[in-house]
Formats: sequence, C-alpha cells, structure tokens
Amino acid sequence: MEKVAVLGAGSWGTALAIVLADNGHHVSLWGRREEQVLEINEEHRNERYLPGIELPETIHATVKVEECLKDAETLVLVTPTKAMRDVLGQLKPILSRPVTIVHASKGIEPGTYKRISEIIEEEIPADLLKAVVVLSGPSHAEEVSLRQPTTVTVSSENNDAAENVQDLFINQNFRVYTNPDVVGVELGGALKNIIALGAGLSDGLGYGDNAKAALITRGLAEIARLGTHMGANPLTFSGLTGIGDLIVTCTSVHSRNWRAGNMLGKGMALDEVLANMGMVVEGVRTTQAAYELSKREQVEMPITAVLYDVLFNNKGAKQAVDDLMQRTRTHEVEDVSSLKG
Ligand SMILES: NC(=O)C1=CN([C@@H]2O[C@H](COP(=O)(O)OP(=O)(O)OC[C@H]3O[C@@H](n4cnc5c(N)ncnc54)[C@H](O)[C@@H]3O)[C@@H](O)[C@H]2O)C=CC1
Ligand SMILES: O=C(CO)COP(=O)(O)O
Repeated sequence: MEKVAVLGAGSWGTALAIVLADNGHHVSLWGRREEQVLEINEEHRNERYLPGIELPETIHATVKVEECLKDAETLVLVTPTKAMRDVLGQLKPILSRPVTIVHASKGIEPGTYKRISEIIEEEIPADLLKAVVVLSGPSHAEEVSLRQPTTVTVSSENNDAAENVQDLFINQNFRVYTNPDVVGVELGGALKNIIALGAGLSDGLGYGDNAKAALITRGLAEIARLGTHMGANPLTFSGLTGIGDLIVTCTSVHSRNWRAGNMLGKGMALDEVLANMGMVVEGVRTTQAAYELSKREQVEMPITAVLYDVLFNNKGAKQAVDDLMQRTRTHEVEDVSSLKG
C-alpha cells in the first residue's frame, strides 16, 4: 500500500480518492477551500461535488500542497484543464525527487492545442518525472462513488508505469485496462465532450434517439479523423476511451457536458448555463481548441464547427442542426474503395 496524492477535490478527484482508499492506499486529497477540507476530514462528505456519499475515513484532505505531496510517489491530477499549468507550477518547486504523474482530466488547451500529458511534460522537468500516465474512459463520478461497475483505460509511453497505475486503481468494481496509444486515449476523452454538448443540445431541442445516434456515430467519425491525423491508432476510438466514453457522456444525465448542451438547446445563454452548472464543462474550451486545430490541420469536423458557432458566434441551436442536415451529400466512409470486396 502506498501514499497517493490526489490533486483536485471536485467530483472526479473525490471519486478516484474513494477507489484508492477502498484499495487500502493512504490518500491525501488536495482541495482549495478550508471549509471543504474540514467537511471531508470531519464529516467524511464532499456535499457540493458528491452529494449523499459517505467518504472512507482514511481519505485525508488538505489545503496545503506540500502536505499533500509529502511521501507520495504517485500524484493524480484531476483539476480542470484550464487550471493545469497553474497547478503544475505550484508542484514544481516542491518536488524533490522523481514522481509518476497520473492525470484523469479531459481537455485540450486552446491556443497551444496541447494534450494534458504534453502540458505536464512541458511544465515538470524530465529529471522530476518518472512517467506520465493518462486515466480515461466511461466513468461518471456519481456512479464510481456508489461502487457501480466501471471500466477505464490507463495509457503511458512507459508500460511498467501504466501497469503500476492499473494495480493501484483496479478492484472488483473498477476494472482498469491498459492501452499504449496515449494520443488516442487523450484525444478520445477530450473530444467526446464536444459531441456530448451536441447530444444535450439535440435533446434540449426535443429531437429524439435517431438524432442522438447520428451525433454519436458521426461524432466518432470526426473524432477519429482528427485523432488519426494527430497520430492516434484508429482502433483506440472503438474502445473505452472512444465510443465507450461517447456513449456514456451523450446519454447520461450525470454528464455536465450533456446537461450544458441541454440547457443551450432549451434556449438558455452560455454564460447563464455555465453559472448554473457550478462544475467544469470541459467541452466549451475544447470546442474552441478542436475547431481551431481542425482548421489549422485542414481536417473536416462539421459537428465541432457548428457547435463552435453556437457557443461563440450566437448561432441558434435549431439552425445548427439544420446546417448539419443540409450539408452537401457525401459518402459515409471517406475511402469508399476500402468498402468494396
Ligand atoms: N466528473 C466526472 O465524472 C469526470 C470528470 N472527468 C474530468 O476530470 C476533470 C475534473 O472534473 P470534475 O472533478 O468533474 O470537476 P469539478 O468541477 O467537479 O471539480 C473541479 C475541482 O478542481 C478545483 N479547481 C479548479 N480550478 C483550480 C485551480 N486553479 N487550482 C486548484 N484546483 C482547482 C475546484 O476547486 C474543484 O475542486 C475534468 O477534466 C473532467 O473532464 C473525467 C472523468 C469523469
Ligand atoms: O468524462 C466523463 C465521463 O466519462 C464526465 O463527463 P462530464 O464532464 O460531461 O460529466
């Protein structure tokens, strides 16, 4: 059993802390607010992020990053993508020996178009980094905290590190696979949030299951198109971190991205939606990043492009769906010759 530092006491950080504590590890959870830390340590609850869940008493929360990191060889980063560089900047001066950094966040950085593992490698000097491991897959915190069956994938360029992290997290309710395709695992997890916003928007407009199935399927096509262009293995997109996470995020009321899209589809303004949510909606910034990246790389992403206009150019939700339905007719699969015997 080892000490694990979890940085980010929101819904996902707390749910992952529960998995680690259930596995007998000593978990130190870093939160930003004193009253939240007190609530976790004294009442064993984190009501704002995981209402009604009793936390294992062995989870110890702290606002002090030094205390959280002390004696931990594995750090689990679970803050919103937007906060990553800031958090890594706070860790860097404290680290005195190499650590494994696992991240479980899902996003791409606007402007740089970097994946989170790339941001970690940029911010933390190589001599302080044993390995970077990504943890991703269809896993809502609300269900993980109830110990409901969940599967995820861990991915790293360092296979031993991926297997160590698999060992740390795996238990009878939380099954962990490995996959060496870091690019595919990270891009699948980040880009599905865009499509989940679209699925929520479609539901908010009152459209049905046909529309949602279309969004999931054509969404997967554009995720795989950008992903393979960026170097991912296309097979990864048929796995847990591709279609698996798309299904859960596009169909679950737990999804923050689906819920945000749903409110937009019902006519609420983006500012109001985000103010209402009180939790991170990663798909908004990732839509901006993916839209710009797809333009730069000349990769067609029609769903991402109309959502970009809904989020940032005041396009109406219904108009967005009409635009998608009225695109120039085309083949379903780009390389049609590959379908012929
Ligand atoms: N909630 C879920 O079920 C899942 C979430 N994720 C991913 O995990 C990441 C975190 O998501 P959630 O836990 O849902 O978010 P959340 O909104 O529930 O919590 C975010 C936490 O990060 C903290 N935070 C924000 N800015 C910070 C900063 N600058 N410095 C330090 N802490 C900061 C907040 O105080 C809060 O505790 C996201 O990338 C999300 O896509 C991935 C899988 C499942
Ligand atoms: O990534 C998730 C589930 O796998 C969580 O998605 P949301 O951020 O949309 O809730």
